[in-house]
Amino acid sequence: MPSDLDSAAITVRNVSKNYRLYSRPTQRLAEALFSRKKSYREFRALSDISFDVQPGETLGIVGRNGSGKSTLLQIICGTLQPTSGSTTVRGRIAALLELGAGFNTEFTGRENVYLNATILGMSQKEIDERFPAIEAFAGLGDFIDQPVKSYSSGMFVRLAFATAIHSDPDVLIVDEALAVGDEAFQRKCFARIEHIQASGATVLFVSHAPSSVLQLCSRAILLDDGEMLMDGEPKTVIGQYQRLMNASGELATSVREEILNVSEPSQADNEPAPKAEVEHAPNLDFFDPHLVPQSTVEYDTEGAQIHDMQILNADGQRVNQLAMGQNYTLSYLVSFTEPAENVGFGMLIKSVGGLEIAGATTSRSKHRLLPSVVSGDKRRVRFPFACNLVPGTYFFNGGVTREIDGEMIFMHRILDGAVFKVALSEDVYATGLVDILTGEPQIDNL
Ligand SMILES: Nc1ncnc2c1ncn2[C@@H]1O[C@H](COP(=O)(O)OP(=O)(O)OP(=O)(O)O)[C@@H](O)[C@H]1O
Repeated sequence: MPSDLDSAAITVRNVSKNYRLYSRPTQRLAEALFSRKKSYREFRALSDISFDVQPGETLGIVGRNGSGKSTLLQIICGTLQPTSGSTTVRGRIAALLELGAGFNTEFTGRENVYLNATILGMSQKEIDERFPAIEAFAGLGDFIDQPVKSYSSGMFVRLAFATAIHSDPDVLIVDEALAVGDEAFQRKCFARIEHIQASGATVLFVSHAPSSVLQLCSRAILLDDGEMLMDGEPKTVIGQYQRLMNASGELATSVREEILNVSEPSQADNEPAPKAEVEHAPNLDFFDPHLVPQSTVEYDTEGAQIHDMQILNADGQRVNQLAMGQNYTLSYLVSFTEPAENVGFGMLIKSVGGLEIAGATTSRSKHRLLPSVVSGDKRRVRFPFACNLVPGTYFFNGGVTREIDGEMIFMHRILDGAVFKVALSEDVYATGLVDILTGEPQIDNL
């Protein structure tokens, strides 16, 4: 720990934050003026949070609304004092936390870039050099010389982002909720954040979007009710975050407890694999019994349970070492414990990084839905697929949905329920994740 502390880009030590909640605003004033006796109650927004972020790491912070993410970021940036505990940040920090912080609405866009970039620690010369890039990135055209008060909130965000991400920070802190620009602008921001990462900077990234965290972060923490429930690999943390988001009331409390008790690797990994009702013997040449998912997350059941997820080859044998170009079937069993109508089934293949590569669902169109099931029903679901994936490791998700009042509701979901590897073969040309070639590349002598 001490050596990490010496080298860490960000340290957060036992940080707690209490807010004072007054039942009437005038009470705050009365207390300040006349030092009346305490007329507020304390609300704990953060409870004893500790973690380090190493240089070059990108840490994602996820959590439900009100879980304490913004409070934590503001404390790390130094714009808010913790009630107890401490934080340190090494190097130049650029933070995008609050719209308009560091901007003067009477000034033009150009003047604000200079003002804001100075606050971010850039010298006049640096700003002069980078202004054309900032201006081009923000893409405001002639508006750059108009007062910022005439900007739409989207224009404002573009300028603030453009300035911050051109400041070559050692530590970049971004609240993605502010990235309200259009999709093209968001892609540009991501590309720039990736560039900042590649330059070795440390990035702290708050997001509600699992895909952004999976795409950008090397590690993630899950906050809930001011407590840090988890610190680990993004895919595992996001899985638990989504589970928490899908739970409500008492269920959320028990999910929360479970998450707190789960240490990585997840409990599911230590439990024996669910017993398969195997008519499918494994093909031991292409089945490695040690290849089991380390990151399985099971959602709570809402009337159905998925088990026995497996991959079968064309002969119906169970495999987990797949060959490129061959056909396989993903198969799982669903046991229903409640009657349900308009039931759909789905699957999704994800990369190790959590990227969603391909999926299929029967719930897209009404005629493919199972009209009704009763408690005690079982269904075996099969998705035939072609393995057009490049060599690597992949995971399967499975999901069962029902329709209630015209709305599709999950009855059960398993994330990373099965893992498989696509073997390396010598004649592979494909790069990326999916092999799209229909033949060998041709190189003609002209
Ligand atoms: N100035 C304040 N005074 C009192 N309570 C506050 C104050 N700021 C935040 N809180 C409370 O502290 C808790 C954490 O708020 P915070 O804004 O950090 O959460 P968040 O995770 O960023 O939420 P969101 O995702 O909705 O932005 C919330 O319950 C919020 O109501």
